[in-house]
Amino acid sequence: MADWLSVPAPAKLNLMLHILGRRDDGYHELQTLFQFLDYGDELQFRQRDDNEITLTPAIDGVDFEDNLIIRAARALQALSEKPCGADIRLHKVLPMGGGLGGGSSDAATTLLTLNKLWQLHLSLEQLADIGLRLGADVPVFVHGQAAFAEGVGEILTPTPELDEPWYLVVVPQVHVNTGKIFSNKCLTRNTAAISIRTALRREGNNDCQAVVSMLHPEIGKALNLLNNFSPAKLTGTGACIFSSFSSELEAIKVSKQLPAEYSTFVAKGINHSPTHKVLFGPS
Ligand SMILES: C[C@@](CO)(OP(=O)(O)O)[C@H](O)COP(=O)(O)OP(=O)(O)OC[C@H]1O[C@@H](n2ccc(N)nc2=O)[C@H](O)[C@@H]1O
Ligand SMILES: Nc1ncnc2c1ncn2[C@@H]1O[C@H](COP(=O)(O)OP(=O)(O)O)[C@@H](O)[C@H]1O
Repeated sequence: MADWLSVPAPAKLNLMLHILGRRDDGYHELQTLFQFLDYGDELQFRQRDDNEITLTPAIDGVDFEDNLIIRAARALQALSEKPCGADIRLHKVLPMGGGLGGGSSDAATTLLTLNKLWQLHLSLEQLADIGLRLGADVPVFVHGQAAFAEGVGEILTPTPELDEPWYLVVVPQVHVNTGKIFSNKCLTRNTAAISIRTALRREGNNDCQAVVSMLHPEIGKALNLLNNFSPAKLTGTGACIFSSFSSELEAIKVSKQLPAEYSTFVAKGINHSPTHKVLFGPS
C-alpha cells in the first residue's frame, strides 16, 4: 500500500478588492491583491491502482460529487489514459464561506498533488485553466505566488515584493453567499482601475464591504470593533475580517482585548504557497 502524502491548503486574504464592472456573462471584472496565510486546511493523499476516489471525512452540507476536492480529482481523471485513483483525507480548519478561499485552496492542492502522483505532467498554466472552471480563486492557489489579480481573478501578476505582516483574523459565525453579494443592486461596480504600485501601498478598499455589512450587521459590528485597534478590512465577500500588525505578539494582544465570543486566529502573511514548498521543494 502506498504511503500517505500530507499537503497543506493555505488560506488567502484579499488585501483589497475593487469591482470595475460587470461582464455580459454576469461575472464581475475585479482588481484584487492576494496574499497567502501560514494557516489552512491539510490534505493527505494515498495513490490507488484502480479508478476509485475516496474522501474522508465528508463535509456537512456538501455532497460528495460537489466537493471541490472531488471535482478537481474528477477533472484530472478525465485527462488520464490509465486507471488512477486516490484515498484522500481532509483536515478542515478554514471556515466555509469565510472569504479565506478554503474550497478553492483544497481544489488547487488536489490538482497539484494528483498531477504529481498520477504523473500527468500538466503545466501550472494547464492546471490553473482547469481550476478556473471550479472557481475564480483556484488559479492563484495553483500558481502559489502572492499576486495582483485582474479579469475575474485569473489574470495574475506575482507580487513577491509585498511585505509579510502578521494578521489578526476575526471569523464571524456567518456564512456569506458570494453569488448573493455580487447580484446585490447596491454593490458599487464602477471603481476606476488602479496600478499595481498603488495596490502594493495597501491603499485599496474592499468594494463588497458596504453591502456585506448591510446584509450581515454582525460583520459591520466586528469591523467597527477591530477598527478601534487597527484599520480592519473584509476579505473577499466575507465573512472574515482582518487587520495587519508588525509582530505576532501585537496581533495576539489585540485578539485578547476582543469580546470572548469572537472567534479569531493569528497568522503570518506569506508570498509563497506552502503547498508548492511541500510538492516542489523550497524555491
Ligand atoms: C470575489 C472572491 C475574491 O476572492 O470572493 P471570495 O469567494 O473569496 O469571498 C472570489 O473571486 C470569488 O471566487 P469563488 O468563491 O470561487 O466564486 P465562484 O464560485 O467563481 O463564483 C460564485 C458566484 O459569484 C459571482 N462572481 C464571482 C466572481 C466574480 N469575479 N464575479 C462574480 O460575479 C458569480 O455570480 C458566481 O456565480
Ligand atoms: N472542499 C471544500 N471546502 C470548502 N467549501 C467547499 C468545498 N467543496 C465545496 N465547497 C463549497 O464551496 C463554498 C465556498 O467555500 P469556501 O471556498 O470555503 O469559501 P470562500 O470562497 O468564501 O472562501 C462552500 O460554502 C461549500 O458549499
